[in-house]
Amino acid sequence: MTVTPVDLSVYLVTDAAQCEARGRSVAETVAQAVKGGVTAVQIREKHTDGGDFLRTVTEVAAVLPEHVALIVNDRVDVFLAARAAGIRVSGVHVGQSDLPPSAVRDLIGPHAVLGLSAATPDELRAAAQDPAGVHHVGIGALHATRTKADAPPSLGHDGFARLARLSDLPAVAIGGVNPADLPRLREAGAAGAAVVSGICAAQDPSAAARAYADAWSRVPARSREKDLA
Ligand SMILES: Cc1ncc(COP(=O)(O)OP(=O)(O)O)c(N)n1
Ligand SMILES: Cc1nc(C(=O)O)sc1CCOP(=O)(O)O
Ligand SMILES: [Mg+2]
Repeated sequence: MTVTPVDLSVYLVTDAAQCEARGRSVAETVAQAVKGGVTAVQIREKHTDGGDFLRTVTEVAAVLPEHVALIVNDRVDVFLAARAAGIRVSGVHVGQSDLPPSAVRDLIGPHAVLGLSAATPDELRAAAQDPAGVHHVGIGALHATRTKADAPPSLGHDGFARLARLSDLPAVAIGGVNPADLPRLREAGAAGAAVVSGICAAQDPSAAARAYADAWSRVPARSREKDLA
């Protein structure tokens, strides 16, 4: 697999309802968050039809600088439609109940980013050994979250660190992640933190993103983190 390196350190996962509750579109929220230091964006639309999902991806792509990865949650069809329309999309994130990584890889091709959720040692092992070439794993839930009703049980920092140590792939933490969590996550070897409400529901997404980016940069990169990036 030859995937362009992706900076997952401050990884914004969008939620349209949270953005709209603050009077902003997803694209407006992303544009502000990128100014604050978001390094990767995942568009996650659990209750939107394909056309609206594609529209949101298109609007977000238009405001994203080249160096910020744009990842589509779940919907390989939306990723493919966006790419076919000439929109710069980087890849897809799927979970254990979505299309299997091998099917996704066959569809998205060798150069696209493929993220996979993994919350147990078995899932991490399978992800690393999958011939589909999983690029990174999302490990959660770090803390309880109100954003995803069916999130896995909370791991806490010790649980996350134990799983991150077992992972041969770059691992991002997700679920109730606050800026104060980032130094400890980075020390545990995380490649980054995935955040929904901490940025989408913030009054000022740029300031919120900056708080995550500053907290991340307070701790130097571990050598293993660099190896995995
Ligand atoms: C970075 C990252 N990690 C985990 C998830 C969760 O994915 P999944 O388990 O498929 O759940 P949904 O997001 O589809 O509800 C994620 N989206 N991103
Ligand atoms: C999309 C998602 N996946 C999770 C997992 O644990 O796999 S938790 C989650 C939602 C995270 O939202 P917030 O940052 O608002 O807590
Ligand atoms: Mg999913």
